[in-house]
Amino acid sequence: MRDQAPVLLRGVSYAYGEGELRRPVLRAVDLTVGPGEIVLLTGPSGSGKTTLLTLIGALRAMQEGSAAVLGRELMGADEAARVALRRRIGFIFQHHNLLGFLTARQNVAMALELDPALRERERLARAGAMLEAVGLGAHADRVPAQLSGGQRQRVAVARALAGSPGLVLADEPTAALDRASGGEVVRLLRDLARSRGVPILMVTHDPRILDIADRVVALEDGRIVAAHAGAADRGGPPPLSAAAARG
Ligand SMILES: Nc1ncnc2c1ncn2[C@@H]1O[C@H](COP(=O)(O)OP(=O)(O)OP(=O)(O)O)[C@@H](O)[C@H]1O
Repeated sequence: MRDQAPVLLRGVSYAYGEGELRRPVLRAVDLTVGPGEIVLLTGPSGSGKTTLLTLIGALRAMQEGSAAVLGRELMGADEAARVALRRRIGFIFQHHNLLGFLTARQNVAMALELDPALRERERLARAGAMLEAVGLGAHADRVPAQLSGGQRQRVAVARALAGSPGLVLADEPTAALDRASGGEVVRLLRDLARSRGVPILMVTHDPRILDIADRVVALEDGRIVAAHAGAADRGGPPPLSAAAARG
């Protein structure tokens, strides 16, 4: 079972800078995300959450430890291997990162451009179906400026899932949204991912969304200090005292 985990990190350390300026930000992190599991990563500002997410997403090179993501070892992987892995991951960022001159449908269809078997018409049709799934079928031909913040983030969810990724990585997807639309976006993401069996690792500061998780992992000063079952498992809010960290 562990061998099949979409994310399996052991002893991952990372530092920015060199020589006297070297500053460790991750220290011997162990983390597992199981098949279909939804894991939230929390912790104070500067604790290393985004750095960890970008390592797992193959957006930066590993320095120490081992990270198997979707069955690929990232330690020592070259840029070509990292690019290939990134194509199998759906990313959602704090700011939607949609292209302003493309419609919602075209933005989502871009995620399918890497599939050579799909013709343009089919890509646009699939993108339209994905936008229906996030409740934006009627807005598919609008450009991002004609959508609300929550709607743009729903387009980002559709784009992240359109390419049938093996893993979704989300970095503070609700940070720019008000309470109602933030909750709506993450619940939609959770439901779509669950129905497809896609695991999610999400960085969040937002205590209002902890209840969507199977597990909540807390990072402090580059170390995992606590992990506990999320409310999705237990039907209640997370406990006040955290249980021992589970890798
Ligand atoms: N490219 C970089 N070069 C040098 N230092 C960096 C770089 N990126 C991040 N850092 C530093 O590394 C530490 C961890 O940053 P990181 O963004 O991973 O933390 P975080 O937990 O995601 O914080 P936040 O919640 O504020 O986004 C911070 O002290 C940050 O200033």
